[in-house]
Amino acid sequence: MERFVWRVLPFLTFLVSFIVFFYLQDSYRAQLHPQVKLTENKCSLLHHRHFWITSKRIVTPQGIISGSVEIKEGNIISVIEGYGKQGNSKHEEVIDYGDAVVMPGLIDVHVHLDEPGRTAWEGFDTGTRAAAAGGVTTVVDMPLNNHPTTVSKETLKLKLEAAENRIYVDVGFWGGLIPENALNTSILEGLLSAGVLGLKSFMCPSGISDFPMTTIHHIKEGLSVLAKYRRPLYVHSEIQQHLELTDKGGPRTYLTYLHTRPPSWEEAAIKELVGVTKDTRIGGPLEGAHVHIAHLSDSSASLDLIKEAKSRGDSISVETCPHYLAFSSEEIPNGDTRFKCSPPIRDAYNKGKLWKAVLEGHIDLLSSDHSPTLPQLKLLEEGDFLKAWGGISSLQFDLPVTWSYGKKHGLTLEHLSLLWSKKPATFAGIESKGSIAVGNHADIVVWKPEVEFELNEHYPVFLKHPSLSAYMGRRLSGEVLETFVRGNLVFKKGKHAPAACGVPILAK
Ligand SMILES: NC(=O)N[C@H]1NC(=O)NC1=O
Ligand SMILES: [Zn+2]
Ligand SMILES: [Zn+2]
Repeated sequence: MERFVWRVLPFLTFLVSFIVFFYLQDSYRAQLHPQVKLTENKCSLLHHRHFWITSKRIVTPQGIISGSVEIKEGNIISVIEGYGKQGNSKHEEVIDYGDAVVMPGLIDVHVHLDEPGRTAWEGFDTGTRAAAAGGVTTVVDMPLNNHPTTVSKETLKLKLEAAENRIYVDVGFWGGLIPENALNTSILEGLLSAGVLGLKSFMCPSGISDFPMTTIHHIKEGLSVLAKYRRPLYVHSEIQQHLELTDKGGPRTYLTYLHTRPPSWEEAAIKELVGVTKDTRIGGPLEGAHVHIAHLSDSSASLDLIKEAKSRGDSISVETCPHYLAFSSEEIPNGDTRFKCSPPIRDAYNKGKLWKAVLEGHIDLLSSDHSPTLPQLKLLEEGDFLKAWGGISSLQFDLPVTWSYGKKHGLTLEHLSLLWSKKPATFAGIESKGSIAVGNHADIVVWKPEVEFELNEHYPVFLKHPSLSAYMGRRLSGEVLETFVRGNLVFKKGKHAPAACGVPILAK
């Protein structure tokens, strides 16, 4: 026994001094460089809080540069030209991305996260994991499909409670404008004071019973309150028109569905809206209010009305979604309800005109209108376009889809960062995000536009219900490598950070 003790003693002494040496060294380094946190940071897959990113393609407001971005405690503190060059720092981590593109993270202002109440459709955890995996660093949540809908300060509180410790990216919230609160200023003011970034309303039935549609009368009331808060109104712009019913081949043919929602529905709604937006001009009675047209599909008369209103100085903007830019009605197979959405996807001619408007800047920004449901409500087996849930499931693929279909039309990296980051940030009033500039949050996507991939069972898909997505089975280009939210590396190579450290964005 004694002999055994004498044998292991030198080994134990060595082990203890080894541990003590590294412990002391770590605390010494932590004292010298307090920014180097040596404890594990569960919010990030990278432990450093002060580091540099270097790449040959960084998309900045001044153009694409070869250079380095310095990030400290979640913010961008310097941007310098010269690949591989850093300031005079020696101790910070440098991450070299070579010729991968470093771009501002995407801001998707139109996402239905459906929690609380319909978490089986989509939720904060699943939705924001998909966002992070797609380079989307901020989403703004819609006030409907969750139950109860977000139409008062009390229901916003339910959203905030449900989101706590469950969001991987930052999340803002739209409140709902419905007839009940439009005619009750104190409810509306309560909701706006509680921090929603603006209001959303429908000019046709929303498909959700506790989110009734608003008329132009309710919208005017809502705008007069919004003018005071200087926040926007987001409108689902379709008004039901009388239909000549003609048989286009039964409910499994896409044409049948397309004919139930013609462009005249969008045109009718936008005509009423531009009748009101004239009052939003500088000096007008609604100055400070703003109208934003959700998911424009009609690139003819409806778009012309918006262009005219803009040229007169009205405070109005418009978005379209990747599905209107990627698909055309001619190619939608019979019974494939994954493509059902409202307004509907129109023909190839319409799609070409939408692309032109995007590239010429007449369409201000892009958003996903990510709106999944339960697979059984999509009626994939039955293939009935008239009865199936309308909504596209796409959040993780905003970037590769826009890029894959857009580059054939001349879309550039600068366009992408304007349409998906800068313009959405300005529209939603999120000043600290949307571009790689000193003082901004370090919300960044690193991706490889040239890498092609097959969206099949081998791809790390984080959508809650991949079977609902019309993008599955497609070949896309643009692989997202890494995503940073306020300096936290929240996604890397198919893996998320251990903890969900996104924060709610509330207007003040
Ligand atoms: N309620 C809801 O999510 N509706 C959305 N789905 C869709 O296809 N268009 C919408 O506005
Ligand atoms: Zn809508
Ligand atoms: Zn929507």
